Amino acid sequence: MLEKFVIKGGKSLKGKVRISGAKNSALPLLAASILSENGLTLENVPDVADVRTMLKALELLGVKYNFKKENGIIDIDSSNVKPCEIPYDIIRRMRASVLLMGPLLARFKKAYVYTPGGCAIGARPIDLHIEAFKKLGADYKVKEGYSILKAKKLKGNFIYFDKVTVTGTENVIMASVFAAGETIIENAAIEPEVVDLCNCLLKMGAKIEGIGTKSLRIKGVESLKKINHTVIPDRIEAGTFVIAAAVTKGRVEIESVIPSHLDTFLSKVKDAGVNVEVKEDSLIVDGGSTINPVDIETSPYPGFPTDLQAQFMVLMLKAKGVSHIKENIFENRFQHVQELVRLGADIKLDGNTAIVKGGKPLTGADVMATDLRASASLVLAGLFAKGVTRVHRIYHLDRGYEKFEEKLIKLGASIKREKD
Ligand SMILES: CC(=O)N[C@H]1[C@@H](OP(=O)(O)OP(=O)(O)OC[C@H]2O[C@@H](n3ccc(=O)[nH]c3=O)[C@H](O)[C@@H]2O)O[C@H](CO)[C@@H](O)[C@@H]1O
Ligand SMILES: C=C(OP(=O)(O)O)C(=O)O
Repeated sequence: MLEKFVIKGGKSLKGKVRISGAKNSALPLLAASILSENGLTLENVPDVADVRTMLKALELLGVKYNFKKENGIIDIDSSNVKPCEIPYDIIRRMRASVLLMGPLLARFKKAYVYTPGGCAIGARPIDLHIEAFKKLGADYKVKEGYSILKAKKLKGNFIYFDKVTVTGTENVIMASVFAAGETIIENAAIEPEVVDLCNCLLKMGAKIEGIGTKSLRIKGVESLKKINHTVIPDRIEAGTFVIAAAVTKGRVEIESVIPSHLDTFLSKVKDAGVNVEVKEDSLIVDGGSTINPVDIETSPYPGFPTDLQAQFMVLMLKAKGVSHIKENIFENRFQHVQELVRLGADIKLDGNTAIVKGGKPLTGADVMATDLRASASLVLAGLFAKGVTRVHRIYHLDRGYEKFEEKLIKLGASIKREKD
């Protein structure tokens, strides 16, 4: 059933909001649960559609689980896992299901995962994952749409990623935990979610050195054990609420965050003139001041995250002047632009740069969510647009934001979920 958000703009957000566990951490961690013969217990798992899709994929593989949604605890039993096909219907809902390739290859020396295509934000190839799996000893072919990986034995090797790839790094780390000898990954991604995965694997008994650096060394072990691990807070959800407070001239305390994960983003938000007080594990955003134009360009961590580009653009719509927003990770991650223009925004595209003339008043309209973060940006714009904004196709947003409208309503927003 399709649903939409109906937002009445103009309410200033006030109060406290608690950030959920990171979707982009929970997904690789759930995939990693099949590396241990007994499973894994995860805490602070967000109840979002992508997590439910990953659980469906795990169920197909024979995993049994108990998800206590009230406190985000998932207890996973992977003792009866069999390597079966991960079909198109799972992959089309969620690209991150490619993260099952690494663990399946590691534990069973074979993986059958439907080949992912591109998506709304870009082509999204997995050639770097495949090349690395081959270096570890896997054969690869595509048959009837499935990517089939098989190995007699996996052996550590030197892997250099030409481009920083987050899921590629995660997949190869997981593939190599049992590989004989040592695997070296150079130019590894250092996103906090990659670090979270490594920390969990370490507790499970994996041998990984260089965690948090671009150079990882993994020594193969015999097996991994079941442990408890708490998923890190979602830095992208936190950043989204920072912008929500700023654009509504509100005052919001954003709790349960790791502020250092947001350093680059927060420095740009502060350059824009937003008052942010950084505490040990919370942020207090006071959005009363005038917004200045600030240029950003996205890049791998610790650069400005592509997953906050669309939301930052909405902040720039409030700025007095022109800002340039350059997207370097995905070739098509500007689909929110035309929708924001419908609300009255003045944004022009020049290749992979959006030129945003801030300060134009926005007026509510019907707009369509095209991908996860684009959806969040449209909600943010609706919060201060004059009149009513209806954001259609919010299933995109439900992939990655837990109880988004409930959290906004608690802060005083006027937002309702309705049948479309
Ligand atoms: C580096 C980066 O910011 N990655 C983002 C990317 O991760 P995700 O893991 O989805 O994408 P990658 O990090 O793998 O992709 C980074 C870049 O490398 C290219 N590529 C990737 C793999 C491959 O085999 N071949 C190849 O050419 C991609 O097309 C892209 O231009 O999207 C996620 C969801 O929006 C974000 O959370 C991540 O922060
Ligand atoms: C686009 C995202 O997710 P995915 O890589 O699963 O498409 C995201 O988290 O912003």
